[in-house]
Amino acid sequence: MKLTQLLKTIKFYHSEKKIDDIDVTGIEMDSRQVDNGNVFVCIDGFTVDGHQFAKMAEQKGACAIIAERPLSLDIPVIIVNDTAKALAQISNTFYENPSEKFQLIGITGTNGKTTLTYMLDEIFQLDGQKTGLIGTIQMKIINDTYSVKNTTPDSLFLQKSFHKMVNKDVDTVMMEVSSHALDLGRVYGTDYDIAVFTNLTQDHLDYHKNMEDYFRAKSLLFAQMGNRYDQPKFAVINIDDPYGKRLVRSTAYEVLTYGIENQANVMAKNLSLNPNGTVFDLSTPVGEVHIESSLVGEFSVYNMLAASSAALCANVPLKTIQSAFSETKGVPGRFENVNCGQEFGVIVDYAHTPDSLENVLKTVQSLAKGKTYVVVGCGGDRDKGKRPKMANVAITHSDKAIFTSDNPRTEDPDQILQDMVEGLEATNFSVERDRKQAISQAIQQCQPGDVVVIAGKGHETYQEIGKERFDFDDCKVASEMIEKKLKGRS
Ligand SMILES: CC(=O)N[C@H]1[C@@H](OP(=O)(O)OP(=O)(O)OC[C@H]2O[C@@H](n3ccc(=O)[nH]c3=O)[C@H](O)[C@@H]2O)O[C@H](CO)[C@@H](O)[C@@H]1O[C@H](C)C(=O)N[C@@H](C)C(=O)N[C@H](CCC(=O)O)C(=O)O
Ligand SMILES: Nc1ncnc2c1ncn2[C@@H]1O[C@H](COP(=O)(O)OP(=O)(O)OP(=O)(O)O)[C@@H](O)[C@H]1O
Ligand SMILES: N[C@H](CCC[C@H](N)C(=O)O)C(=O)O
Ligand SMILES: [Mg+2]
Repeated sequence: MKLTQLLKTIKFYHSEKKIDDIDVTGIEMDSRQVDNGNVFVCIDGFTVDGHQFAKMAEQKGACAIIAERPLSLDIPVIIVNDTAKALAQISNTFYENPSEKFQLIGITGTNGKTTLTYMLDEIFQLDGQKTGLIGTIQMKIINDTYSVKNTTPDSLFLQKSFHKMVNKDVDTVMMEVSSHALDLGRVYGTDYDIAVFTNLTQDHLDYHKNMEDYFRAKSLLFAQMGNRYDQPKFAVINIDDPYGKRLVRSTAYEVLTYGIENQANVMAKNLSLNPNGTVFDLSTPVGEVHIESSLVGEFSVYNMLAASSAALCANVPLKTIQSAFSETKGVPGRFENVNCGQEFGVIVDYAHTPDSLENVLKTVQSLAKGKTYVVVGCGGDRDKGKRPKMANVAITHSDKAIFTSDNPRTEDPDQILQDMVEGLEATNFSVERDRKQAISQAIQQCQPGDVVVIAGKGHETYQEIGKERFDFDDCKVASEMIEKKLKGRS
């Protein structure tokens, strides 16, 4: 592709050197990956400023540089206002606007995004479609899986992956859209057919200055769903959430609301929440079906309502949705039961916000015959405001909490624990910095009928201490401790 063609969607740019007739072989944002004929885009990051690597990119054969300021190089330097936005624009152009070639569902909100992508994947597969999925746990193209660094990748990786999906004839893609991604322009120019809002509660206030700013970032998805208008675009919104109510009034697209408490287009009626699952009548604008699912808790009903709404916007028959919910396999690390034949329950769950922890613990308390224990910590280098709140939720909604380390990252684990317990009034907790020990202590205390929730890390298979990642898998550690306890008894 010619460089001038690549720049066709950017109106205001400037280059001192002539750029006609330059052929582009690819785009790079990491100088270490540059190949002959690539355009290198300088991104001023949180750790380093990509402009300082322009020279390296030139030495590695870059044909041009896109930058926010003049650089003294032999190859053309194209100056734009915002290189992150330019990266998204040229990636879209280079990969021929791939998101316009399949049905794309974007999911945003504090909790439930990963769960919803998995639910939708099951629904669309049952509908006979070829699917793609992008999110926290992995990227998937039909049956091939790929590991990911971010929940929502940078625009270059995203458009390249979409292009791969087009080449594999994928019909529908579900992706999580994080607030960071929206704020940093990672999804700029992407064409969504359906956007889903799950809920908004406290998280990521280390990055966003306050809840209003966090909401502003989330709401960007409902303001910029893309350019292709030959099909209607839908905003699927949880109307029981106060921020959802506001979003309904600020999106330009056709709205489909869902809820349990407030009148909505898609609702759960005659709801019954049981220890073995959930039963309700799914009421929709195209009819009603009876749902029986093994998923537990009211939050799971919200997720099923959101998934049903999105699937209905995509014309999936109600019968298919009903079957998908009755056969669901669940999501790794989301309310995952660890069962080694013991007489007490052990649940591994990714709850790492006050709201998700409260939902999970309330659900467990309503189902457990005996006591509820929780093992939980808070991540380092993340929103510190969550710490006392999560600790308070833990002691309020359990019989006993054991506070331990999550991923301390570059913070002092003892200081994180101190931040959690400071100001707690109740005393039904203990502190054990070593996560393995904490899990062991909780399991040792269990009597038949009790339930332990191991919260915060879900599917993660590592623990990040300092800048290093050590193998750690809550499910495996829990199984090991249960086996030990069972052996000790026999
Ligand atoms: C704070 C943040 O979002 N950081 C993201 C950002 O990294 P950064 O700004 O630190 O990048 P940097 O290291 O300063 O590099 C700047 C530029 O220099 C380039 N560079 C760097 C070194 C070099 O030798 N040569 C070179 O060209 C880099 O390629 C880059 O283009 O850009 C990277 C590439 O896109 C991201 O992977 C990285 O996410 C990090 C890993 C991260 O932890 N992000 C979190 C906060 C995040 O985004 N989370 C959300 C939500 C999660 C959820 O709730 O589910 C997510 O979507 O993942
Ligand atoms: N609809 C919901 N409302 C509140 N809590 C939920 C909901 N769905 C799931 N949860 C809780 O939130 C946790 C995280 O769920 P999930 O991974 O689906 O969310 P996410 O939005 O993808 O999170 P992240 O931003 O970390 O990627 C679950 O383990 C569960 O405890
Ligand atoms: N996507 C979230 C995941 C948090 C998971 C939790 N285990 C932690 O490390 O805090 C984040 O990066 O903030
Ligand atoms: Mg997720």
